[in-house]
Amino acid sequence: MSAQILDGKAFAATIRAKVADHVSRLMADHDIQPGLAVVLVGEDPASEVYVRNKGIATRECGMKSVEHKLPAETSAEDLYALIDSLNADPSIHGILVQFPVPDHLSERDIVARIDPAKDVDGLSVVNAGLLASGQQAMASCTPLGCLMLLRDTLGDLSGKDAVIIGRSNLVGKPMAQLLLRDSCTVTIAHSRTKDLAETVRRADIVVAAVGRPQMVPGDWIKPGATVIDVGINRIPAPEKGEGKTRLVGDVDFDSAKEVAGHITPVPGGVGPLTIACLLANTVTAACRINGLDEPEGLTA
Ligand SMILES: Nc1nc(=O)c2c([nH]1)NC[C@@H]1CN(c3ccc(C(=O)N[C@@H](CCC(=O)O)C(=O)O)cc3)C=[N+]21
Ligand SMILES: [Mg+2]
Repeated sequence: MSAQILDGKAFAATIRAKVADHVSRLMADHDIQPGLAVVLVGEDPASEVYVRNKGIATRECGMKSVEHKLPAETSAEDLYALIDSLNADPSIHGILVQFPVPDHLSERDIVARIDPAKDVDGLSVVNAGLLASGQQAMASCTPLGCLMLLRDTLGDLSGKDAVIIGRSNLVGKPMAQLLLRDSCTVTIAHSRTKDLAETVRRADIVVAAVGRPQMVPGDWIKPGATVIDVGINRIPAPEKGEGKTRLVGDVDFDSAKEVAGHITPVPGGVGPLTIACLLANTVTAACRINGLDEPEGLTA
């Protein structure tokens, strides 16, 4: 038996189509064009690719896209001044500062500077707290995309055993909160979990978000389980030629797909959903900031 491969690229396109639809209605009915600002500090080639792709996707949905590229030696004061001006700019509804930032800057302090209403990464303590207490929050893009895909694939998630591997603020913790909201029985496993293999074997839903290439082998997967691979790891691929690399997830795809019921590939799985949900969160922010109804189908 071989798993059904979940096509994140195709599902992301359906989310982006909904986003574009909401954007055109916001423009026609309220003269509001949602705007997303992405801030990049320093010159990391991988980050520059993401930022460019985000800009293209944002414009394709009819939204305003602004990119700020700052030199690596930018001071905290100068970065905060930019964030303050974006917070105050009525044409901007979402602000994302691309991580990682250079060592002399604090990611925690940067996130704290962003208006929680415009925190489309859902990283602020305000949004984390709202999510954890079951209130209307901005949920991190990757977990939101995973939740939408899980609902689309499995329907009602109620009562399912979900095991999340990884406890990051960006993915593991908000993923747990979202699945709990949908009445899953949630376990967050991590590097100190005593018997990770046995823990994962209980799961109807596995979300792997640790950032360690291919660490989850197929024999940890319960037959028929749904496997969501959040990892995006670049590893050497000498078979493609000297110095070449390829992308792999945190799951050993080849062995896991023989056991799982459904599985996301890398690339083409969770990555495209993350970008689509960033756009969804920006539309949601634009609606909330302007006191309008939530966009249907784009929130948790
Ligand atoms: N504040 C902040 N928020 C983020 O959400 C954030 C960030 N910083 N820093 C960097 C990481 C990385 N990230 C990705 C999103 C989409 C793909 C994606 O679409 N990947 C494609 C493959 C792209 C390729 O081929 O390289 C895929 O998985 O199919 C990858 C990586 C968001 N991040
Ligand atoms: Mg991702």
